[in-house]
Amino acid sequence: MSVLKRPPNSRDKIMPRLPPLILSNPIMVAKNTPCTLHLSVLPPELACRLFYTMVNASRDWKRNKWWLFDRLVESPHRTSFFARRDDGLDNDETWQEAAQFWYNGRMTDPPMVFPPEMEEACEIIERIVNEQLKQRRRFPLEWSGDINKDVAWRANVAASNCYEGSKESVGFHSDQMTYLGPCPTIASLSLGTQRTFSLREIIPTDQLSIRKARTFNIPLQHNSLTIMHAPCQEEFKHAIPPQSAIDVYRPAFPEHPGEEATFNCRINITFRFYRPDFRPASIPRCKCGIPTILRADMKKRSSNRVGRYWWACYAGAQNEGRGCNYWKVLDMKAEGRGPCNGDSETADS
Ligand SMILES: O=C(O)CCC(=O)C(=O)O
Ligand SMILES: [Fe+2]
Repeated sequence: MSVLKRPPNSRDKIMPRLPPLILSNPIMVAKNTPCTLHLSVLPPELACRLFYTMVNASRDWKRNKWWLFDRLVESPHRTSFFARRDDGLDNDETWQEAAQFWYNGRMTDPPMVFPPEMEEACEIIERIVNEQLKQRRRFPLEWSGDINKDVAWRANVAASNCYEGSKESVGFHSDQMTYLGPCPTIASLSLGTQRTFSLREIIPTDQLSIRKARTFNIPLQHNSLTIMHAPCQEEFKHAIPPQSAIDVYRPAFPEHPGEEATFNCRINITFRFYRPDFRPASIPRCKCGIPTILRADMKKRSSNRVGRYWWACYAGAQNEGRGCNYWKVLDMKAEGRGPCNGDSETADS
């Protein structure tokens, strides 16, 4: 009697992961990922000055906390949120809600204003980002309207992270798009000790049998800028993994004359553009009565473009893991959002 074999299901066909690949220079990064890497972006003295400002401020930064099922978890690094007042969203309440949601909905102090060194750095970084955007393919749901018509992207908020020693980290995630909208551009500045930035593509379900996922590891030097271009948040997850060891960082410009200090921490500043058409007042609320979060469907992106983004209840992260399972597809037109790059196109995006 012949033994009937179980027909293979899609799980059986999942291809094994490829070994990780180190992307050691900007050319390799651009070739393999939707990111660009820019080395030595700030004048060296400004990079050191900004590093000191942020290291000193980071003593007051908090670890992010959220509920994961029935467990309260804490981020293995400290974080903070900054608003660039007078450029972007309208009032203090708006900023407060935006900051609160950076901390998974927990009440926070009002966001800090960009310190002068961050403002100086931000102006340089905005120029680099806009130069890049001019050379890149733009996506239909990217925001197209701006007060200043020559500028496609501006940073009106920044989130900063401090990783002390080799073990502090952030796990694989994609950034929430609640206030950034679809296809965001995020500019991430690295200061201090070198750490590895890992990127891993999420293979769409219908391609699992033909394509393998690979993790790309990008060493991030002091004073380098990684731009996560569209559609990085839709197609890749990123992380700063713990390491067994790190090299100490010795700034070229001492904070105090005659002092030769060394540091074992990395400061990261992610400059972000909170879109005017995704302002807090426009974010749908779930049955729990709190703002939902915008997520992308990373698994079904190639086959079915309808329902690619959805609003989801986020109460579970704050409310001892209890949410209402609210779920609603993002409908840019019905929700009155835009203008977007693809508004004149008739095809669904
Ligand atoms: O530290 C980094 O480079 C990444 C930080 C990050 O992913 C985030 O803040 O969302
Ligand atoms: Fe992130």
